[in-house]
Amino acid sequence: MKLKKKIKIAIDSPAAAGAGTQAKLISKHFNLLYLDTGKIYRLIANIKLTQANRYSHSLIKKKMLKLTMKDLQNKKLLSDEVGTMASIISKDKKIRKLVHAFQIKSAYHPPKKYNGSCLDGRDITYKIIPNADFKFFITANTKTRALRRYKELKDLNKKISFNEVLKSIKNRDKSDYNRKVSPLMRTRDSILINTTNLTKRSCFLKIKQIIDRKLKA
Ligand SMILES: Nc1ncnc2c1ncn2[C@@H]1O[C@H](COP(=O)(O)OP(=O)(O)OP(=O)(O)O)[C@@H](O)[C@H]1O
Ligand SMILES: Nc1ccn([C@H]2C[C@H](O)[C@@H](COP(=O)(O)O)O2)c(=O)n1
Repeated sequence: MKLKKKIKIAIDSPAAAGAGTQAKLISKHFNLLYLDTGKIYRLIANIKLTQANRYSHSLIKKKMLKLTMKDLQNKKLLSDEVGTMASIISKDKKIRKLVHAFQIKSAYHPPKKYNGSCLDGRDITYKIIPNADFKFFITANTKTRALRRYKELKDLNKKISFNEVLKSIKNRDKSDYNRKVSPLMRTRDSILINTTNLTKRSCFLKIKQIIDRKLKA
């Protein structure tokens, strides 16, 4: 499918709300480059956790200059420990500046074969792609998100209890919503999608319908 013009989709969401699932489905359907920006912060968090002595802004700067999409596919980045550390290091203004260029390049200059780009994260709708053609704020209630993340971690054979996951999700919400630098928020122009009582498929159809309508208008 080829679109008349290239499009940019921006999605913000709290942890485990299903944003990545929807971003992947939408990107596949409309042939968009997909970037899970949380994975960049997770990659940096993993460096902090595994190479604490070497961790510095200059090391991260070097890593960001060489960053590829493949680097973000590392399964180690999926753990709760890495997610929690990502939430901590992402409060650092300097770190946010270092990850900016890769996100801008993906959003505004995706490879020619794509019809555009779709990015998800915490500050995408107002900081990274303020002029996005479509903006969504995807959420779900805390317990539902914790249960989904718990099941996901169990499938990855991680040793963690539901209560630990719930606590971690609550802490991450607190940290992501309340930080001073680029906090998670729903912008006035973002369409709210609450996935709590919706299947993955029905969420996808809802978002697709919104995009189709505007593209046809
Ligand atoms: N509508 C849904 N119904 C049931 N399960 C869902 C739904 N959407 C997503 N999930 C599941 O919930 C888990 C979290 O989803 P996903 O990774 O898409 O969230 P996310 O918002 O991208 O999380 P994060 O930002 O923390 O990476 C996954 O295991 C996914 O399969
Ligand atoms: N645009 C973004 C994306 C992510 N973060 C931080 C805050 C999150 O808690 C953490 C992990 O993200 P996830 O993989 O759960 O989407 O990374 C951010 O500050 N800005």
